[in-house]
Amino acid sequence: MTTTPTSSATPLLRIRDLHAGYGRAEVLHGIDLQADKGSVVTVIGPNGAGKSTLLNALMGVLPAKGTIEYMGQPVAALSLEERVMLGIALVPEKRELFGTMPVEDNLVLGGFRQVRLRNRQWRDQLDHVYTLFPRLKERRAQLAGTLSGGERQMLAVGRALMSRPTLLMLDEPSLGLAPLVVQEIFRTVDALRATGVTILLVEQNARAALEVADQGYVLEMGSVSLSGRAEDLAVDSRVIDTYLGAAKAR
Ligand SMILES: Nc1ncnc2c1ncn2[C@@H]1O[C@H](COP(=O)(O)OP(=O)(O)OP(=O)(O)O)[C@@H](O)[C@H]1O
Repeated sequence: MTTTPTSSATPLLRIRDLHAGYGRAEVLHGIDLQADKGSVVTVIGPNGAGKSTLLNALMGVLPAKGTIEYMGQPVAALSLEERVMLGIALVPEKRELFGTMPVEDNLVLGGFRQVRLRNRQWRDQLDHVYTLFPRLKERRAQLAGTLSGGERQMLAVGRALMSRPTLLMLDEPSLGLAPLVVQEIFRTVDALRATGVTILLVEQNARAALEVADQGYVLEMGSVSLSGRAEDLAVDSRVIDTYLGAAKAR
């Protein structure tokens, strides 16, 4: 019996020469990126580098040029809804919850893919989300708009998980959160990888992101300036000087 080397397995996501922007202003100038199945891939970089633009282009909410292959199939021409149906989910930086609706209703709305598939497993998925985030279960009847920052982030991630994504894209999940809550969010990322979900994690908290990730990309001014194994990037002098130095000194 022969085994297929990991390097020749089809990656879950393969991006080649991706260009995207707003009107005539190009923000991404030809991005190449790959995410293997069941891995955590992080994209770090300064403000305005184009990290959110990259996730929005992959989700299909922003027009883009280039190749996006998901499970070996081209998806660049697909709509946002078609991408969701294929198992791609995005937790946007602004979290975008329904503030006047209870926690549980926000979660159930996230399961629309299951409903479309006439899949009754959404109740199991709700239980799965409550197991990951017991705090959400405790607060299932509370209005989303009254949650703390950390609880909102948990709800945003939980809602995305309701669609049982294969590829989960997180845009700055640690933004504005206290260190202990950040740790909890990153522990969740680790736990999700263990369940086989592939995660594309955009972060300004480079230290925490490189600790949890398998692979990393440094995005600067719309181009990938460095990429490699996260553990190698974490000891790269350019990454330390630019993205880890301040945190190291703390
Ligand atoms: N809707 C928009 N219209 C026009 N320009 C935009 C829009 N959204 C973002 N930009 C610009 O695109 C560039 C990249 O922004 P983007 O939000 O992708 O960066 P980022 O790396 O995610 O930054 P941050 O870490 O600050 O969130 C910035 O110059 C930004 O001003």
